[in-house]
Amino acid sequence: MSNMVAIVGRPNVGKSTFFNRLVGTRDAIVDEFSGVTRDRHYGKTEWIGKEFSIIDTGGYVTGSDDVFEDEIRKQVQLAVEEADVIMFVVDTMTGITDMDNDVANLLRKQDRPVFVVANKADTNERKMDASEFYAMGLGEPYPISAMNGSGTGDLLDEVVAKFPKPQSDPDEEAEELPRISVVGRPNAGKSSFINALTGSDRNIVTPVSGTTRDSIDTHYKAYGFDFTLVDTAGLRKKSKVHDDLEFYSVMRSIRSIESSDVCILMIDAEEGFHSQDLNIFSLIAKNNKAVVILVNKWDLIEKDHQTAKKFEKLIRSRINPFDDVEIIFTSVLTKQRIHKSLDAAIRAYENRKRRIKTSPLNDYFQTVIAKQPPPALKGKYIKIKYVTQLPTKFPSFAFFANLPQYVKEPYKRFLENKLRDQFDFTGTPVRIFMRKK
Ligand SMILES: Nc1nc2c(ncn2[C@@H]2O[C@H](COP(=O)(O)OP(=O)(O)OP(=O)(O)O)[C@@H](O)[C@H]2O)c(=O)[nH]1
Ligand SMILES: Nc1nc2c(ncn2[C@@H]2O[C@H](COP(=O)(O)OP(=O)(O)OP(=O)(O)O)[C@@H](O)[C@H]2O)c(=O)[nH]1
Repeated sequence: MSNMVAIVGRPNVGKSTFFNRLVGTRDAIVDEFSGVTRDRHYGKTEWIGKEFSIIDTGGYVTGSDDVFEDEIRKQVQLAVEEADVIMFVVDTMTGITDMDNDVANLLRKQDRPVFVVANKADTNERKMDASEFYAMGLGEPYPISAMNGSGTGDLLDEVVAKFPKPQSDPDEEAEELPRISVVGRPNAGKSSFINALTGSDRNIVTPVSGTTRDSIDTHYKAYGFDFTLVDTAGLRKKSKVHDDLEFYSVMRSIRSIESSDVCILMIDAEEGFHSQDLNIFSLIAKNNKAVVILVNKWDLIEKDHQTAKKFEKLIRSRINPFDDVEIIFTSVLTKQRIHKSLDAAIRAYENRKRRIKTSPLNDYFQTVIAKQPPPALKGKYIKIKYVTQLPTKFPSFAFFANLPQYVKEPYKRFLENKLRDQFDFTGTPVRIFMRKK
């Protein structure tokens, strides 16, 4: 169950400063994970024990001034469709502008909770000025300073109170079926793939009303597998808003990714591997979800015996360092390798749940580390004493050492690779932590 908060507002009001304040500390921790790059517009944070995602819609607007307003309007609409709570940032230094009013008009026409965040209220005087924004008809403004952080705590208290209550279904949880989502850029073949899996109604076991707003999760038996398909309503329904925006796919994908255990990432073979495919892949990795890559529409590609190999190599070089992932060439049209795709997804799911006992883990790493110990730093020898798997939902391992802060990224990656050599973690992110002992 994920909660999503979208930050909207016209340019220069301080959205990205605010975003950074909200995710800053948490992201610093995330950055320490191997191979995870920081995303400027998407982050996770928590407040009084409630975790949520934050999307800064601002960064996605590009282009000349005349397309600006139109773009912002689109983004506000999408934010409204996808997010649980909207934070509408305005600027107490400038007061209400026409563009603020435009955004306010859009926000008044819908029923998602909206918080008016009156930013740059660094001084008492500007805090008073914030009340001006009451006139927009979206409730009491919250004066804050994204720069120094004042006012953000009170705001977040109210924001997290608006999250929908999780509707957990104990039976469903007890069954622990793999939760699969199908993600990818527009037109990659996601709906066709889902239809191929679920086309005939007799495959449906029970429709379970979703844990996330709008999502219908359905329990299927298909191709000999038993799984829950996470279908965020948006996946089927075409939005009124054009889907040429990167932001659109990102919002859609985040919802699906966060509510699943394993993601089937579909690539259009004719289009090649785009930067946007990589973005979606990174979102999956960042959320520590398992993944299988399908290169779809393979029927349309003119090929020889090298074509698939070359394609695969290219993808692996792009998704590096997390490249221990199955890549399958499919044609949904001719139903080629659909069974294999599901099979790989279930395997990735199992690998994500894999637990390695402490003793085989240490037996193995004793030898590995003795052969290639971490390089000494500033004349100090680093001694790794033991390793244990942490009780997280995805594989993470703590290595205990005398000087954990001296173990650098390349050595952590070496440990991860060794882990993957010995145990099967294909398709799942693995995190390595160094701890003091
Ligand atoms: N005084 C003051 N300035 C702020 C505050 N928050 C942001 N700013 C400044 O306002 C300017 C715009 O901030 P950004 O965070 O880039 O604004 P944005 O809304 O993300 O802008 P776009 O990316 O263009 O949409 C920067 O110069 C910030 O330093 C604040 O709380 N107080
Ligand atoms: N030749 C060929 N065409 C395919 C294949 N898979 C899907 N298509 C076609 O590609 C087009 C897009 O397929 P969709 O399933 O709608 O793609 P989608 O990813 O759900 O698209 P959005 O709803 O825009 O996100 C349709 O015309 C499909 O018939 C395939 O394996 N081979």
